[in-house]
Amino acid sequence: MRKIKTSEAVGMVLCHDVTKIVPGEFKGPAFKKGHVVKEEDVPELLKIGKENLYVWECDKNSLHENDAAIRICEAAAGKNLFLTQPKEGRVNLKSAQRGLLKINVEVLSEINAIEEVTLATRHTNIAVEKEETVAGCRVIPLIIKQEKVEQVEEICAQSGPVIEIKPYRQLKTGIITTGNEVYSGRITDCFGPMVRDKLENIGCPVIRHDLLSDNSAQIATKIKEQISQGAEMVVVTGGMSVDPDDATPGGVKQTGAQIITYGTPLFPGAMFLLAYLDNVPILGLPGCVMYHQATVFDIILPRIVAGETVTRTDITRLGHGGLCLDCPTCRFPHCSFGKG
Ligand SMILES: Nc1nc2c(c(=O)[nH]1)N[C@H]1C(S)=C(S)[C@@H](COP(=O)(O)OP(=O)(O)OC[C@H]3O[C@@H](n4cnc5c(N)ncnc54)[C@H](O)[C@@H]3O)O[C@H]1N2
Ligand code: MOO
Repeated sequence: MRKIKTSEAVGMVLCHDVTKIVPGEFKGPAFKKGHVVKEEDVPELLKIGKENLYVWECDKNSLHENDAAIRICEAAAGKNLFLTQPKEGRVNLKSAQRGLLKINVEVLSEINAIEEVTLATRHTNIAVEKEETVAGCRVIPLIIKQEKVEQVEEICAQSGPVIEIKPYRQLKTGIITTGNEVYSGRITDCFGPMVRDKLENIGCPVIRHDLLSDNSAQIATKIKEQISQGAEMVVVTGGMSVDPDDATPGGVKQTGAQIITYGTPLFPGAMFLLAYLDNVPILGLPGCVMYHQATVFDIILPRIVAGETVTRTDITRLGHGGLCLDCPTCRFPHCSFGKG
């Protein structure tokens, strides 16, 4: 900290608030600690009676908190993000388009292990809309050693993007609704329209929607038929649990698809099945997906549509945070459900 003439302070950083008082009108900081003095501030400061100021010695080895936060965000950000203007030393990263938020959690911890650096994000693998805030960064002191920011930049240069948004693909999708009660017309299909809405909302056109009875062989044939007709993803609804009429898992198996999982540590969604047939994802959706607002489908679908190949390990990790509390007013995605 050093004393400097106000007339010579342009570009310098204030290390205290400068208070202005106009009787009956205003009392408060006209300039805040950390403010970088601009040419036009000089007459204003002189009017408040400040001919001298205390400023930080900002040498070539130091950075102002605003510049540090900008550089850290720029280093950590991958595709489809933009930075906000610094506010009280904090810079946010926002999504430039909707998609799947990916965070390299290990590298994020490495960055936060550097003292005086803080970078906070939302959970990895969540679906975000355009212009949502996904991360925030600030350094702790007003002036930080440049080498700390360079350390962050080095880590990011080696690791690749720490934060990015993977855009969604427009996967042509086939829906197969199973259930004797629906096929026979005994009840109206509620599952198909609900799945169609979610698919269309994420940008996947539904190219086929077939109704079938609970018959594994027919389900297998229909899945293969939809794929041969151009389906890049197949979603089969119902018949996923333990009743004698539950034929969907057997039907998917009969196609010869590789079963990634039948059973997922997410409630609602435990009876979910995921398989791949020649890279085409096949999703078996249990009845709960039709009933609850947020389920396994909302967790897995964005990942598949963003081009991820979901593995058994991805599935088993979902247990942590996999329990939905079924709140009277659902706040998903702003809750812990599916953030494993
Ligand atoms: N003893 C056990 N019972 C259940 C288990 C279990 O492990 N042991 N699992 C439960 C879980 S978890 C789920 S989820 C449900 C439902 O699973 P399913 O996928 O087998 O559902 P369905 O039997 O096909 O149907 C249940 C219910 O939903 C109605 N439904 C189904 N599809 C449609 C449709 N397209 N439109 C309208 N309504 C539909 C159906 O008529 C039934 O009422 O199983 C638990 N039970
Ligand atoms: O697949 Mo079921 O949720 O757990 O209702």
